[in-house]
Amino acid sequence: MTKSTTDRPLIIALDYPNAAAAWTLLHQLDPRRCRVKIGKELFTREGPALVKQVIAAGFDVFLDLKFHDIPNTVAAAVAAAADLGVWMVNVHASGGPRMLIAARERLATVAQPPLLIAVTVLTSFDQAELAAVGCAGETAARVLHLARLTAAAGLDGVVCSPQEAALIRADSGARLVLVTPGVRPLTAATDDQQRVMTPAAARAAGADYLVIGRPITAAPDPLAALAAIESELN
Ligand SMILES: O=C(O)c1cc(=O)[nH]c(=O)n1[C@@H]1O[C@H](COP(=O)(O)O)[C@@H](O)[C@H]1O
Repeated sequence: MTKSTTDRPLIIALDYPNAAAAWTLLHQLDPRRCRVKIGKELFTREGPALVKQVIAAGFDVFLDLKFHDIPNTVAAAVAAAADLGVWMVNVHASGGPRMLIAARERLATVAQPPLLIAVTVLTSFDQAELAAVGCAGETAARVLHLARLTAAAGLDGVVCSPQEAALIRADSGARLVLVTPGVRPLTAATDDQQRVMTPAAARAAGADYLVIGRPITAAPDPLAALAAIESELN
């Protein structure tokens, strides 16, 4: 196993219903200590204006819209994300090689491309749900297959569960950036996540970035919850 030494490994998921709620937390965060993620709910409510404002406040923004469509559409969408100035953007690896390559090639034409990351198997999936959507075989094997597809298409990294981080690291070395949601301190509820690990275990398994939402955002004292996670990692 390779323990990653990425600086600022924490990405806080701003899964809030509106900008005001997100800013309540953002005003208390130090962009030198963490990065943030804007996903479907907040983006759909507040749009690109909020993304630009959060970047202007000094934060690296992971725009998590998990694009999955025909190659031309996804290539145009990641280019639009790049125009916003985001630090990271994601697509679904199951969109296939042509979609992945089209996205990567389009970003190669922009001045400051974000990291382009592909989601393997959502961390909310367990073996039974994967079978329900017609994917036979072990979850880890499918994650590894999609990680290899992503690497072959020349993307920067993958989103996976921390439970698969060591497997992908062993297979791809330092080639892929590993972004892991499904991170839960021992005392936190797992919510709808199925394939989880603690922050320290995720880092020890080789995760570069830990995406953490509700263990911080739904905590009675979000800053105390963040500080506890930081101290677990240091
Ligand atoms: O791409 C993602 O960020 C993502 C992929 C995945 O497989 N699982 C997953 O939970 N996520 C996102 O990571 C965040 C996890 O949030 P919490 O479960 O609250 O920590 C959510 O914003 C999800 O949309």
